[in-house]
Amino acid sequence: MSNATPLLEVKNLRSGYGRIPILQGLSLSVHPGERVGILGHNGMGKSTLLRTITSHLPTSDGKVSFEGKSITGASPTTIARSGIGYVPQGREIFPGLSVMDNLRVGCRLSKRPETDVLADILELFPRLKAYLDRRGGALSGGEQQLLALARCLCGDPRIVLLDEPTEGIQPSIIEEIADTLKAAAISRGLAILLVEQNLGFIAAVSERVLILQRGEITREVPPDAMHDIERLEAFAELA
Ligand SMILES: Nc1ncnc2c1ncn2[C@@H]1O[C@H](COP(=O)(O)OP(=O)(O)OP(=O)(O)O)[C@@H](O)[C@H]1O
Repeated sequence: MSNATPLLEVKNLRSGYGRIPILQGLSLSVHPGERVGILGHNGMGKSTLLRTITSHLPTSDGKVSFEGKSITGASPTTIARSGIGYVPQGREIFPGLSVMDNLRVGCRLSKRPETDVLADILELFPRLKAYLDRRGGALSGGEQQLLALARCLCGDPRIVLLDEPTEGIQPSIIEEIADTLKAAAISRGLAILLVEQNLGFIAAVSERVLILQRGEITREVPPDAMHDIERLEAFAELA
C-alpha cells in the first residue's frame, strides 16, 4: 500500500497564528480507505493541523496534496467539494434546523440524488431515524456528534478529518461512534484522519497511530502497542 499514491499527503507543513508558529514542518500521508489516528495532548497543534489542511488557516510553508494534486491555498469550499470532509471540534451542527434539514445541507456536496444519499446515511446511522423532525440543538452531545458525522458523510467524501469527536461525550455513545466510523470506512472505502486524546477511541478506530508533539509528527506507534493502553499512553507522553 505504501507504494501507491497517497490519497492525502502533507509535506513539511508550517502554519500558526500571527507570528506564533504552531506546525513546524509536519509531514504525513493517508492512503485510500486507511484510518489514521493522531494522538497528542492539549495545545500540540491537532486542531491547527486539520484547520490548515482544510484552509481554514493559511499555510505559511509546505504542501498539501489530495489525489496527487496540490490543494495548498485552495478555498475551504473547493477543498470540501474535492472530497475532503471535515468535522471540527465542537461539531458545529445547525442547532435551529431539524436533523433532516441538517442532513440535507450535507447532501448539497454530493453528486448523487438526495433520496439515495439519505437512505444510505440512515442505514449507517439508524439512531437518527427517530429524530428526523427534532431540532439539532435538542439532541444530546453524543447524538449531535453522530449528526455532524452523518451530515459530513452526506457529501460522499473520500476522506473525513475528525477533530476530537469524543470531547464532552458520554462513554455509552463513544463506542457507537467508533463502530459507525469503522463501518463507514469499510463499506464506503472512506479514509479517516482522526485527531484525539481519547486512547481507547483512537485505538478502536485507527489502523495506524502517529504522535504529534510541538507541531511535528515525532513517531508512529508500533502496531503491537496500539491496543495496549499503558504503552500508548507512554508513547504519547500522556502518562
Ligand atoms: N486563534 C488562535 N490564536 C492564537 N493562538 C492559538 C489560536 N488557536 C490555537 N492557538 C494556539 O495554538 C496552539 C495549538 O493549538 P491547537 O488548538 O491546534 O491544539 P490542540 O492540539 O488541538 O489542542 P486542544 O486539544 O486543546 O484543542 C496552542 O498553543 C494554542 O493556544
